[in-house]
Amino acid sequence: MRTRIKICGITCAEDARAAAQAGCDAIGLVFYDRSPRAIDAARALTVARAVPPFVTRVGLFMDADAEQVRQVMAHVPLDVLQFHGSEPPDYCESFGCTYLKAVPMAGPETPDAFMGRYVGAQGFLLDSHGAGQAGGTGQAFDWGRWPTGIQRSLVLAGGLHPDNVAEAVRQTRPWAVDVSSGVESSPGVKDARRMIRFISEVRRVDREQTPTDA
Ligand SMILES: O=C(O)c1ccccc1N[C@@H]1O[C@H](COP(=O)(O)O)[C@@H](O)[C@H]1O
Repeated sequence: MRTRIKICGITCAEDARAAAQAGCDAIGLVFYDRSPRAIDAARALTVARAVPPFVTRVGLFMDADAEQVRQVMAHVPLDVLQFHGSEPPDYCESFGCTYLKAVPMAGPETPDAFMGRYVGAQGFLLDSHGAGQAGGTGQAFDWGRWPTGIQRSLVLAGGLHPDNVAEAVRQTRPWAVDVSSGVESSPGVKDARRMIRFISEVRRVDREQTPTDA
């Protein structure tokens, strides 16, 4: 299987083009004021327009007012919404847009109980944060806690970088991986060489797992 790759926290058109050139499947735009990767709608529009066709644009929100989400959606062409806070299912579903829900792996609920509440989510992003805490911290969770036997698309996030992503994918076999700080030179600034190395590590594991013709 080809593991999908999202590079989150893109803050400028140049980094968006570099991420696409490196071969990512999706980029993330962070609409959360307290993040060092926060972006406003005007800048996000410039970034979104720099993304070539067939690369998905994900808008990340954390406990935002519904009105803020609607305003961003009206200005910026987003393909998917990602909710990283304590947003309830009816809120997530109210925008009529495909969405991912972040699962707090340091939260009180088991991942499968948590996911059971979001029937409308297209997928779940498992990150190392606690309930109500932000992501993008560079912290990994114990991949041994990865849920198995779940018929939903799961995205592995949290503390991934070019030197650990191969092992992470081998252990968990996620639908996709998501990285932010692990491919940066400083908070909010992506490093093209790290993005290339991250993606080539994922592809290396994909090839190991692809059966060859006899
Ligand atoms: O990236 C951020 O600044 C951020 C802020 C608030 C909520 C989520 C955020 N990012 C998400 O967290 C994961 C993990 O980040 P990292 O790779 O450990 O730095 C990232 O993939 C984003 O989806």
